[in-house]
Amino acid sequence: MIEATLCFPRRSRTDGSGNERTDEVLLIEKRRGLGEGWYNGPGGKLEGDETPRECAGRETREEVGLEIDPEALEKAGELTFLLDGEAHTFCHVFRTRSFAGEPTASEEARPEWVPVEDVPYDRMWEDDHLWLPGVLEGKTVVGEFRFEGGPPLDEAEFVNHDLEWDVALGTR
Ligand SMILES: CNc1ncnc2c1ncn2[C@@H]1O[C@H](COP(=O)(O)OP(=O)(O)OP(=O)(O)O)[C@@H](O)[C@H]1O
Repeated sequence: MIEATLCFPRRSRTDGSGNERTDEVLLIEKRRGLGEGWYNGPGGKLEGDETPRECAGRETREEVGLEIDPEALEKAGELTFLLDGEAHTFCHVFRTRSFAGEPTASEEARPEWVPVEDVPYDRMWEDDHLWLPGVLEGKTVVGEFRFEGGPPLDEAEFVNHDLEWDVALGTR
């Protein structure tokens, strides 16, 4: 089974007049590999003996150039993706308001700050609209999502899911 991460950097922006506050999340448009052409958070597979939060920090730096202290990441979810009845990917989800730098595009990803109200769920993995809104509201989630008819996972059909909210997650 693949162990992977997703990282959702957040910021609040005030417009020129100082009246309108917009809450935003940094998404990427994935330019290659699994989920190519879709929006997601920065993230990817664990390497060597790194911890999930180290992986989330490294992937965010590699994909969009933001510097993130792994300890500043808040664990928000644990998602299991099953393909044809077998565990395919276990994904650790993190969020943070603490980072340095400005997002820049890489070969793998084009970053975009998106108002939390306008997340393009119709251009994301089909399961995302089920768990990402809650994660962006500050909840924690554990979920299982079943896909059939792959591989690859991104060509399989999303069949069903189980979700549990407000779960106490480990410190990994
Ligand atoms: C099924 N529903 C899903 N919903 C939301 N996100 C999903 C996902 N399934 C996989 N993901 C994420 O997609 C990234 C792919 O990992 P990623 O290492 O970029 O894969 P890719 O094939 O491009 O490999 P390399 O770039 O060669 O490492 C990784 O963050 C992983 O958590």
